[in-house]
Amino acid sequence: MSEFDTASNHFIEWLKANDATISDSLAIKDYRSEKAGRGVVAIKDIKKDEVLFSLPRKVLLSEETSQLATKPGMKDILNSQQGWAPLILCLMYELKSKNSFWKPYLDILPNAFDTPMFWEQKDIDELAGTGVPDKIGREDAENMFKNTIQPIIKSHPDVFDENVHNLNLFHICGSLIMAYSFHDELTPKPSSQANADDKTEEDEDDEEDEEEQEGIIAMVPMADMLNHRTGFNNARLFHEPESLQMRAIKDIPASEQIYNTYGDLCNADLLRKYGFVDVPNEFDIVEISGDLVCDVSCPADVTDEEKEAKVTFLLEEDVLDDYFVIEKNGDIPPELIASVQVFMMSSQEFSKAMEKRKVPKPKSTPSVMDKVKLILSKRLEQYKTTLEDDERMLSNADDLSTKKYNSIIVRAGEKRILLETEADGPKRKKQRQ
Ligand SMILES: C[S@@+](CC[C@H](N)C(=O)[O-])C[C@H]1O[C@@H](n2cnc3c(N)ncnc32)[C@H](O)[C@@H]1O
Repeated sequence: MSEFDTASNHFIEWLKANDATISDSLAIKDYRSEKAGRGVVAIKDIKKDEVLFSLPRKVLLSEETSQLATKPGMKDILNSQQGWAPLILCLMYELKSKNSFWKPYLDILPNAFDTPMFWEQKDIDELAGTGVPDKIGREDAENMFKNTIQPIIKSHPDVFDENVHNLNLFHICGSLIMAYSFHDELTPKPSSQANADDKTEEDEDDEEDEEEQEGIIAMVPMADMLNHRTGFNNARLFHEPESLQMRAIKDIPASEQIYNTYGDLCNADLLRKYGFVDVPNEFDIVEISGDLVCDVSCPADVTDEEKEAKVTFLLEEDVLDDYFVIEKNGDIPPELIASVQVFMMSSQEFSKAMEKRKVPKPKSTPSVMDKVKLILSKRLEQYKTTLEDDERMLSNADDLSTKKYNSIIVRAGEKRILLETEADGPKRKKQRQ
């Protein structure tokens, strides 16, 4: 048996020894030939609603279960941290602990990743024009290490070794949390109450931005062995009071791969968070920056003050955004149209709108739609290649590195949306009532 299969078997034995139940209708399978690592396959026909596996919470790795929390002073430190910081610290600790309870699980996790976070600049440049380069966040991550994680590590030499628990290990743990962790709604977050009084307005704003506030982030062994394929989701994790259960949401014939969903993600997000892309991907989108909308729509002779006033007005009225999103159906968001209308206003028209504090109803007049078309064509110019260039390269996909192939798929997907929207004439999306 290969080392790979031995490690998988050892992991399954560990789960069963710790009260997890795993259906004999599935198995872990080697999908490395498809560049997808391990995955889970049905080895017998599975019926919709069948429980595929059930996990007691003690096998989850989190700030609640990690041995790190039992070390002197550590519980308070973990409770005082927000976001990913507690789980990063726990994962860094457990990965380097020789007798970690989770060793059979940690042994099958990757320590190298295909996400752009680890790419060289020349490869990231292939993604120019897509939303990915601005969202990689390497600098923010390294600031988090420098300002939050490293000081804790340095001040606890009894628990951490700063040469071992270093930036490289931090990046590995960050990537694992990004691609493997789950949000367990039913485990209360211990810090939320403790810190309620210390919250700044900024913290509260951040929390409002995050969708999921209840519960904690945890590594969930086995649930995270399932791969994702857009449109092929056939299983889902259910958070029950006593356990976490993966259940089939469809009948799954023997030999079919069992897929969880990582969300309705466009290829840019799949690549950034998980290091792969899906073809086709019905959730592809293209983002149009608010700055571009402003630059294209404002009259040439507008003063900087008036431009600034229009931006502030639109932001205060919740119309302008950092990015507007165009989905595959090519609908133009009504907020984008209203923003164009305000940017196009004369000084007098804008003064009136300000006085009434009223954003105009989005109207797709010919002059507004001309501006929208111009915005789309300027957006297309942000890519270094044309769609024809991309398609030519993709026709020789075997000669391409995975990074290059994934980059072309992301940018070509965005360009197709822009070109089809332009060609069909931008359609206005119906405003939600
Ligand atoms: C939650 S893990 C799934 C288990 C993983 N395959 C493993 O071997 O550990 C998520 C990672 O699996 C891989 N993955 C998931 N779905 C994939 C797909 N359709 N194609 C390629 N890789 C995939 C990516 O590397 C992703 O970051």
